[in-house]
Amino acid sequence: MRHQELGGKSIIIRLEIGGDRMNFGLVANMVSNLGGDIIAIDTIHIGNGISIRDMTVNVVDATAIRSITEAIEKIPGIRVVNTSDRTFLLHLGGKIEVTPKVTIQNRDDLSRVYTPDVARVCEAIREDPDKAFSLTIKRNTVAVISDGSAVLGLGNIGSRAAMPVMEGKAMLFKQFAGVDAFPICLDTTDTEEIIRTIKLIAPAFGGINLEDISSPRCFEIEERLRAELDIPVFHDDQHGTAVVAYAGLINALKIAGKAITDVTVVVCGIGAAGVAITNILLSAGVKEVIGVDREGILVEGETYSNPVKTKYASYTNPLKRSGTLRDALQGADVFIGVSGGKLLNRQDVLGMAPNPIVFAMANPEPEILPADIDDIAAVVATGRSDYPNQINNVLCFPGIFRAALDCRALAITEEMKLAASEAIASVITEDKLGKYDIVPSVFDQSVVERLRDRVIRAAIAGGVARRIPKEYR
Ligand SMILES: NC(=O)c1ccc[n+]([C@@H]2O[C@H](COP(=O)([O-])OP(=O)(O)OC[C@H]3O[C@@H](n4cnc5c(N)ncnc54)[C@H](O)[C@@H]3O)[C@@H](O)[C@H]2O)c1
Ligand SMILES: O=C(O)C[C@H](O)C(=O)O
Ligand SMILES: [Mg+2]
Repeated sequence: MRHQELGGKSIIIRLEIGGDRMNFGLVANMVSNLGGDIIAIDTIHIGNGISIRDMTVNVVDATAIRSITEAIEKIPGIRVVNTSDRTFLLHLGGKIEVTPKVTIQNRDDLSRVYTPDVARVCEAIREDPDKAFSLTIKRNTVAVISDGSAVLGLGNIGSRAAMPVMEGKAMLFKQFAGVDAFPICLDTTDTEEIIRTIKLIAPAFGGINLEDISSPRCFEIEERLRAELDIPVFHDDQHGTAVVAYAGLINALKIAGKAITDVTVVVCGIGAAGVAITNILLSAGVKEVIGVDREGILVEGETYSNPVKTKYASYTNPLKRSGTLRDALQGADVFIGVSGGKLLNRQDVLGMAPNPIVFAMANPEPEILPADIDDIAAVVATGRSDYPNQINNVLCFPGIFRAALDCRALAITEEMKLAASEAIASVITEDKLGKYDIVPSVFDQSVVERLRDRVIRAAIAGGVARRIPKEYR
């Protein structure tokens, strides 16, 4: 198994090698014995009896980095100059930048993009505010906004620490769907402050992608902003995740040979993602969804400290089952985890119905590793890019916003989300479908194309499109 698949990382070790040539065979053996894999050696400098070389090594975990560097230093004639983690190198100075579309070559250009001529454009927008869509970045720009309170599965790590994820989302928006996205991390977790701030900055944007805001505040924030703004507001951890999970389930059920109306689904982690996944599955025809959180199975009649869970219990778990996660899984067909790492074990899955489907979607560490249950599950999926079947909201948010921006949608509706799931699932045709191929790769360009098409059609049919793109007129 590749080390990357074990959640490993890649490091570059810069070596100064003196005297005779280094015995690479010896070093490679030693690195391999200590849990590393040399994937490249680059010569940086040779001269004066020494050479400087960068050795790129894949390692299983951080402890391997230490043992490898210590062992190398013990080899006579070799000195470790420094060690750099390639992931950190990639983040130096941030991952995105703003680039002008035209170059200002002379004073004439200057007076057009800036004063005095820009004033005429401002006046035009003052007279007709809708012109902001054609004459400013609003047409193609989405704000990716977090308060840093539920970042991946890392919890409340704060607004500064959340930035790398939001920058990453902005990269994905651009690369996969040509959407310009701007990462914004707010230094508050106060619901009213967040709502007010987003309303105040909304004029610049054609859409708001809320990200990694913890439950239950995320529900009120999204609901209020949807009511008060005339651009789509979409909490990605709720709806992006739900759209992709449902898309994955459509295809996983074909492998397991089960019908959506017959299956019992256990959703673990009744937060932002868990509530939205449940809602989309219920509207898609699932009859029995059992929710499990820290308190165990959520049952109607109980009052939970989090009112979202009390409400959730009132419309799920129709047979009023109670107990632990393992109890919930007895005889269940599908497990969907959007909770935390490593809380499921093989024994739990063995108790499920034949041909179980397991979506362990917590990030960065899934509820269970695919290798632990691959032999007993019909389908296993995670949220990560280093395993097969990546059920991650990245399959949805670029394309759904591409569609919403292109038809200037007032909102992203339930019908648009269902259309998005069907579009994603439809990319996997019968000949492509397999245990390890239930959802398309994020690099499959037809995902965004299909999503755009199906979602624009749903927006037009639902009356939320303010602009009908040429090809739909
Ligand atoms: N794959 C994806 O596309 C995707 C998308 C969104 C979220 N996620 C992941 O799902 C998880 C939840 O995200 P969220 O935005 O819904 O967060 P959230 O904070 O809104 O909800 C998490 C819920 O999980 C529950 N939980 C945590 N540990 C638990 C445990 N040991 N047992 C039972 N319940 C537990 C919490 O009580 C909470 O209700 C995170 O790990 C996140 O990275 C993955
Ligand atoms: O960021 C991701 O990889 C998916 C999701 O938005 C999450 O919060 O885990
Ligand atoms: Mg997220």
